[in-house]
Amino acid sequence: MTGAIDVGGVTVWPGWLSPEAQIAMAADIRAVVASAPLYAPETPCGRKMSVRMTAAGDYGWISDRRGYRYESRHPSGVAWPTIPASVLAVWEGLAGVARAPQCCLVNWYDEAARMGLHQDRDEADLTMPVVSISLGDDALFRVGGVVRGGKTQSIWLRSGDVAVLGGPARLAYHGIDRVRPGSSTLFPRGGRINLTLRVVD
Ligand SMILES: O=C(O)CCC(=O)C(=O)O
Ligand SMILES: [Fe+2]
Repeated sequence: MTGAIDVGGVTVWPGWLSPEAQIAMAADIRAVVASAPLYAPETPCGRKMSVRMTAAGDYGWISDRRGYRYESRHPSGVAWPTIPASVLAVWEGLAGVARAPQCCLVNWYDEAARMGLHQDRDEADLTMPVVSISLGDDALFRVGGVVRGGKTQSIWLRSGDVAVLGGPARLAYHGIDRVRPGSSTLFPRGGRINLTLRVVD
């Protein structure tokens, strides 16, 4: 692991997870996905999101025609699986707050997936950080300010990197412009997983 990098107030920890830790976490996430399958969410205006999603923890973040919100069940009706200990350990190492995360949102990116600039603002206590873990293919992460339309900075997030959105950057606009197919061998068929840990209520 090298030192932290500041990207528009977001702290990025390159290589926070060793290759062995990434393999163990990928297996833990495979188990999460086996009990709470990935699905393609719709935006409130009816477009399919390009990422596929699921979650672990007390809450999962949901987007559908009714809007954005946290729900205590997967769209199929099953309870979300618990957050794996390997993932909780990252929060404990970097979040710097006493509370535990209540949601681990799982985003799956294939080579065509992206995520538009947005703020994470559906959580009740915005003094709690969001901790974001990258696994698999590299992703071009863009960070702006707390108002839409300002200047942005970009960084390639690699497998094992962790980003913390906290303090003044908790409401920074951010998104994924694209992934670099074939840049990691963590997942046999390629792709990227991002995990975001959040305190919800
Ligand atoms: O995939 C990423 O690195 C970011 C994901 C994200 O911003 C989110 O799930 O809110
Ligand atoms: Fe986000």
